Amino acid sequence: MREPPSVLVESPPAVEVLSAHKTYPNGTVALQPVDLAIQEGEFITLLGPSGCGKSTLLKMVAGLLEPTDGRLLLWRKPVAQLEEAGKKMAFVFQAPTLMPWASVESNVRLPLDLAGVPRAEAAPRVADALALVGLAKFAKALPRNLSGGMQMRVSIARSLVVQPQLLLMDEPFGALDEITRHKLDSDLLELWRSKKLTVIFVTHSIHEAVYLSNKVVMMAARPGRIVEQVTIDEPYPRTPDFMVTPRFAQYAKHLQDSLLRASQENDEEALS
Ligand SMILES: Nc1ncnc2c1ncn2[C@@H]1O[C@H](COP(=O)(O)OP(=O)(O)OP(=O)(O)O)[C@@H](O)[C@H]1O
Repeated sequence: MREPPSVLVESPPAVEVLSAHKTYPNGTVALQPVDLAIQEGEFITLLGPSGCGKSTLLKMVAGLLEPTDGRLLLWRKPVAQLEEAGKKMAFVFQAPTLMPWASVESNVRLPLDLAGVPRAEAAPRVADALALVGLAKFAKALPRNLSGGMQMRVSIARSLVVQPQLLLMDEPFGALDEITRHKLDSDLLELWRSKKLTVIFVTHSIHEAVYLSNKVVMMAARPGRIVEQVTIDEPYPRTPDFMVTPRFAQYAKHLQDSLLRASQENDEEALS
């Protein structure tokens, strides 16, 4: 019998981590087997004490690190076959890592230059990416003439220029002052919504995690593992006003207790 036409085929998860674990060649067990599914369009934050494997997990999703065992799938394909699924990913690191001698627009164009995209085709994409991060007027500037927050915007524009569906961000705003960080957090949420991105975001900040995410994945160290997943059941768009609500405080308290437990286990195991 044929299926009734009303049955909807669910879209596959954007990211699946299937019993993936990582032991570095020196024997450090950075991650015990991790299972995690991220749906398309989610904003997920990885939170946890230093050394719990957040960066390791993110780099495995990016295909920058091989798991010791287990699998990682993006739209049901191995990471290396992502483009066959018609998808792209981009990685934003903590430091903006810009070429100091090159203009802002040349920095943003770099991934397109590396992919051999002709200049005429690249130019409007670079302009669009700069406009998205509010730097249209700074295309000709050199990085050293920009503030730290603006340099990070250039780095984000450079990731957006490839038109990714998946954005991986490893503590991108960790080195910025609080006001700049709040502004970039708000702008990132707007980008995420308007571009329908799937985002995995690493942070040490409980407040940033609650403000941004659909779901916070809490990790613990020695060895690194996932200990809790907390859904932040709060509608978007979120404004900074959310941060002064009792609900925000409840989420932050819950995560703070969880982080404390994760860190104490850490310390106890380090002492034993
Ligand atoms: N290349 C490497 N070789 C050996 N051990 C490593 C390597 N990279 C990371 N580690 C170790 O693996 C564990 C997890 O590191 P990772 O950087 O993933 O943690 P993290 O949660 O991102 O830490 P942080 O919050 O401090 O950035 C740590 O004990 C770290 O010292």
